[in-house]
Order: sequence, then C-alpha cells, then structure tokens
Amino acid sequence: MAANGNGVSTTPKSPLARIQTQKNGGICHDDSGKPVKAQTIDELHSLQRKRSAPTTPLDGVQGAFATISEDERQRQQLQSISASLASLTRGTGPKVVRGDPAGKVQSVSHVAHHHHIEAPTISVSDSSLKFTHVLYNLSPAELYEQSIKYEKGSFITSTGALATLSGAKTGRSPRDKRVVIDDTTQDELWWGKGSPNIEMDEHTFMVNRERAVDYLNSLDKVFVNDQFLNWDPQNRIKVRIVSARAYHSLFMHNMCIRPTPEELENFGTPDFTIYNAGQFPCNRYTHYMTSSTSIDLNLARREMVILGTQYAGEMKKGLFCVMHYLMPMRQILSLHSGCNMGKDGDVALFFGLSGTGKTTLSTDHNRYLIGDDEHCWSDNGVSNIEGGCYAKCIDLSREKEPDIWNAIKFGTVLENVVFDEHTREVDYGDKSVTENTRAAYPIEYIPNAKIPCVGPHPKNVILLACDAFGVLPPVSKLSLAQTMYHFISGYTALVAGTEDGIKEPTATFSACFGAAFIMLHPTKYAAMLAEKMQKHGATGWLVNTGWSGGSYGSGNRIKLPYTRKIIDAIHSGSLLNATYHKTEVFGLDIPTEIKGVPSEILHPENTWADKKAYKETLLKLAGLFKKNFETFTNYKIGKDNKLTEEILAAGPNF
Ligand SMILES: Nc1ncnc2c1ncn2[C@@H]1O[C@H](COP(=O)(O)OP(=O)(O)OP(=O)(O)O)[C@@H](O)[C@H]1O
Ligand SMILES: O=C([O-])CC(=O)C(=O)O
Ligand SMILES: [Ca+2]
Ligand SMILES: [Mn+2]
Repeated sequence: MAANGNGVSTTPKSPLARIQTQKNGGICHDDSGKPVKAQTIDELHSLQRKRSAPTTPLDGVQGAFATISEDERQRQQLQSISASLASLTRGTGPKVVRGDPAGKVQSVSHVAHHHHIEAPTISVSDSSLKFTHVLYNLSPAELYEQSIKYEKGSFITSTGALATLSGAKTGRSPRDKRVVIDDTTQDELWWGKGSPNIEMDEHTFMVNRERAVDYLNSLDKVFVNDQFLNWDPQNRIKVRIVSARAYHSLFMHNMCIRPTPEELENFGTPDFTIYNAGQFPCNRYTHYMTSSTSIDLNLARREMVILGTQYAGEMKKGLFCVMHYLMPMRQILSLHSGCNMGKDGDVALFFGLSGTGKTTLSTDHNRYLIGDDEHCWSDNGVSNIEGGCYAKCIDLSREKEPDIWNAIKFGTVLENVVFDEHTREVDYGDKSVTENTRAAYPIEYIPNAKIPCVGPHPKNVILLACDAFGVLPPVSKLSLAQTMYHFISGYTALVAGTEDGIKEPTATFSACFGAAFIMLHPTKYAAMLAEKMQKHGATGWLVNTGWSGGSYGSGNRIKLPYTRKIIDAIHSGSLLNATYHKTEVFGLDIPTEIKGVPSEILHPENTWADKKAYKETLLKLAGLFKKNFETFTNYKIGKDNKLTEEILAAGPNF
C-alpha cells in the first residue's frame, strides 16, 4: 500500500480524521472510545448478558421474590423435574442439569435419590449415570436460538416469526388417541360407538410412558415448560410439558398461560404432565397400537404420553381433553369455542368445528378478544383456558384478517408454511406442505385482547357451520331446543383436497362441536349448556360460514365481510328485533334484512339457479342430520323431560 511518511495515505478530500501517530513512536492507536473492561474475549462475552429473572434460570441468582435461598429453590425445582422423568425400572429420576449442553454447565444439581453421587455404583444401567440437561421455561429468544441451531427446518421469516415443520404429521391423529380405562373412568367416561375415547389398559400406558421417558432421558437435553391453564384463578390447573424440541416448548409457551416469575417460584408440583416424545415412534408390538403414533391419556396418573407425532396441536388438544374431564367434575362447562366481548360487556361464544371461523370471527377489531378456541363457563362467567391463539393461515391476507396478520411477528410459531428462500416472505397461498398451515401466538399479540381473559355470562351463543352443501342460511335465530339440537349434532362440511378437482362435500357431525375432545357423553355437556343459556338468557344463532349460491364446485364461500356484518348485527342486538320467516325442512328462522348484507342471499334458495338441485341437496343434508341424531334419541338431556322432547322435535322435518 502506498503511504506517506505518517503511515497513512493522504487524500485532501478525505472525510476521515487524520490519525496522529507521531508521539507514539509510529504505533497506531485508536483512542476514540474507552477500552472495554475485559481482559479476555470470554470476559468480554460475559459482559454482553445480564443475569436475569428466574424464568430464565441461571445459577446463583437471588430471585426477587425468594423466601428460600436460590440454591434451595433450584434444588427443589430440579428435584421435581427429575421426579417427573423418573423411569419405572430405575425408580429414580435422571441427574438433571440446567442449561444447554453446548454451553457451560451452569449448575449441576445432584437431586433426589442421588445420595451416593460421590461414589456411584454401576448397578442399574448406564442411563442412570447420564446427565439430562433441562432447558427450563426458556424465553422465546432462547428458544429461537435453540430451534435455529439444532432443528432442521427452522427459519426466521421476514416479519420475525419462527417458521418450522411439524414433520410427517401436519394435523392431529384422533384414531391414535387412547384413554386408560380403570374402575373410575369405566363408569365416568363416554365409551363405545361414536366416542373419541378408545380404551387402553394401565399396563400398556406404563409401557408407552416408559418408552417416552427413556427416549427423553437418552437425549442430551429436554425442554420443560411449567405453565397454567384457565384464567379463572379458582380453577387454574398447573401443567408441565416435557419435550425434546424447542419448537414444542415455544408452541406451549405461546398457547398456555405464562407464569410470572413469582408464580413460577411457587409453582410446586404440577397437576398434569405431558411427556412429548413425538420424534420417537410407539412400538407396534405393544397391545392396542394400530400405528406408530400413540397419544395416551391417563387421568388417574394425570399424565399424557405422545409418541410418533410431532404435530404440536396434540399437546394443546390433549390438555383440552383433560379440561373436558376436570371442569365438568366441578360443575364448570368446558367449550370448544371462541369468545369475545363488546365495549358494553356483552359476551359472545363462537362454537364450530375446525376451520369454521372461531379464530377469524372472535378476532374482531371492534371487540375485546377473550380467547379463540377453548373456554370454561362457570357460575362466575367465562374464562379462557389458554394463553394464546392458534390461527389457520391458509390464504391469510392483511386486508381480511389484519389483527391475525400483525400477530405473526417475533415470538410467533408458524407451522408448515412456505416462504421465499431469500426474502423469507411467507406465501400464505402455498399448500405445498399442507393446507393446515398455522400460527401460534400469545393472546396479547392481538391489540384488543382482554387480559385477564375472563368475562361475564354470554349473551349470544353463535354456532358456526361451514356448509359446503350451500343450503343452510347465512344466519338463523335459534330457539333453545334448536340450539341444543345443533350443538349436539355439531355439523360442518368442509371440502378436503381442493386441488384434485371438484369433490363432493362430506358432512361431518362432531358432538358439541368437538367430539374429538370431549370425555363425557355429549348430553352431559349439552344439559349444562342448556341450563346456563336458560339461566342467563342467552340467544342461540346458527351461522353458515360456508357456501352460498350452490354447493362446493358451483357456488362460492360466503364473503367474510358479509359474515362479519351478520356477526355485528348479532352483537349489537339489532338482529334480535328483525323480521323473521321460517324455512321449510330445517324450520329455521331467517331475517329478511341485515345492514350491509344483500337481502337476496339471506335465503339460500334465492342464490341457487337450479331450484330443483337446491331442494334435493337440502333434503339430502336433512337426511344426514336425521341419521346422525338417531344415536342420541334414547338420551335424556338434563332433568327436564320436556326439553328433551323439544330437542328431538327441533331437527329437520320432511
Ligand atoms: N365467511 C367466512 N367466515 C369465516 N371464515 C371464513 C369465511 N370465508 C373464509 N374464511 C376462512 O376460513 C378460515 C376459518 O378458520 P379459523 O382459524 O377461524 O377456524 P377455527 O374455527 O378457529 O378452527 P380450529 O378449531 O381448527 O382452530 C379462515 O382461514 C378464514 O379466512
Ligand atoms: O387441534 C388442532 O390441531 C387445531 C384445532 O384447533 C382444531 O382442530 O380444533
Ligand atoms: Ca382456531
Ligand atoms: Mn380448535
């Protein structure tokens, strides 16, 4: 390099200040800033991170709320986690260590059962000598790093969300769900035809549990989340989720209620524990196993085991099943519904099967969001079970669903979406991985979330059906008996596999709009709903968010802005006082006009060019309803015989 006598090149126009080196014997110093207070690079790096609150456990930190010493608190926490991971043959938990095995060991706790730690006797197996690192309630940032470093298929999108793949399974596996049958559950739960509860014995559960626990213990590290379910403080449930993937830990961080540092310190023993060993299959030679996937629920042990599926929704909905058992035992109704509240405190529930609009319609810029999917209705009002939302993302647009769009940012888990490999912009229209693309975000990512997520008794109960036959009216007002009839029926008709040309819509009936999750007979939940609606004077509505102007293939899905106008009219009370007339066959009361909605679409017959086809399709659907309801005709709903009869008469007549 060409240089002048000062060792620095001189260009007259150079904006750079000349560095004076003369006085220092020709050695160049940059004295523009104070030197860092570190002697080594390691020391420098250690300056970067400040010791934090106990949610991100580090050793030797005195917790702000600690009543016991920090060492003691950590020892107890690790002991509790070790006990959760105790394998049955060994009878003890593993040696658990805090922190990432790749980093420095932060604290080794010789916990429970390890009295002889100084001189271990090799009497059981090598696995009992092994340490398992526990990554306990990590923050989203830490989980991002874990995910991106160690999990293939993890990327940061252009808006900061964590894009990830759920593996071979991109949806739940209800046929692989098993529930332990014992003396208690045999009598209490719903078994047999139509029930989602497929039995398994206690012994087989333990076989699968051992398989999952051994798998988790064999890893260098596991993630542990200690969190809550249910915003009703009197009925809060403590859950622990042990998993092998940062993705699973972040998903549950978002979906369950996040404890404050203070609550975490006093967490104690969980009420329910999930062992998610989803990367590892179950053993097909094990009794009751019909595939390599198994989701096993043991209510007596308060445990759930997941083998052979990494779809995170199994954890969310597994816990929902548990709530569908625990809450009715306390006379509290658990609901597969969204829930929001107006400025005047009017609460609405949105029931519906997957993809019918619970999340989309409960996320309403003009109302407070209480929750999008799982709620409890107690004598005190409603409460959300969860701490986050799980939105479908297929064809998501900023214009139609701005609040959900904006919630997809740093901290949000984006499952199975496709993105540009360079810009990392997500293409929400791309179904290459699956149609069931999803975003899981904390509820506070919705600007008008109501926190704490509780509200007064509902005023409106909206049943959503995505009717791909296109014969149900966009909205009908229901009597209490009709509400119960449609609640027990739980109808929807989505069209699967849209790429392979036009397919016949297939009707799905799922009792209580969530048969896959209920534990007791549907009529038990129905009786509770009827009692609560009657007591609090709630009005039932049936809203078709599906097709209009013909079935799937000839008609179109009802425009979301129209559905929103309909929902607005329900909330405001204006629809309650509209003029109604009755439809034939289903006997539904439909309004003649709604502000902002073309009147001709309110009666589906008007929108069909082929009136004969309309009538045939209507009768076909009515027949399917009738057939489905046959299984319920022998049950009494609540103590009221009269209501039972009315419900039976509330179905289609033809
Ligand atoms: N008229 C409409 N009303 C409601 N949703 C509509 C309508 N038209 C299209 N959609 C789309 O249907 C989907 C409804 O999905 P949503 O996430 O609300 O389902 P969900 O009931 O919450 O299901 P899950 O229980 O599986 O979470 C969204 O993708 C939404 O954009
Ligand atoms: O559970 C899932 O995967 C998604 C969901 O909310 C539902 O299906 O109701
Ligand atoms: Ca949803
Ligand atoms: Mn759901």
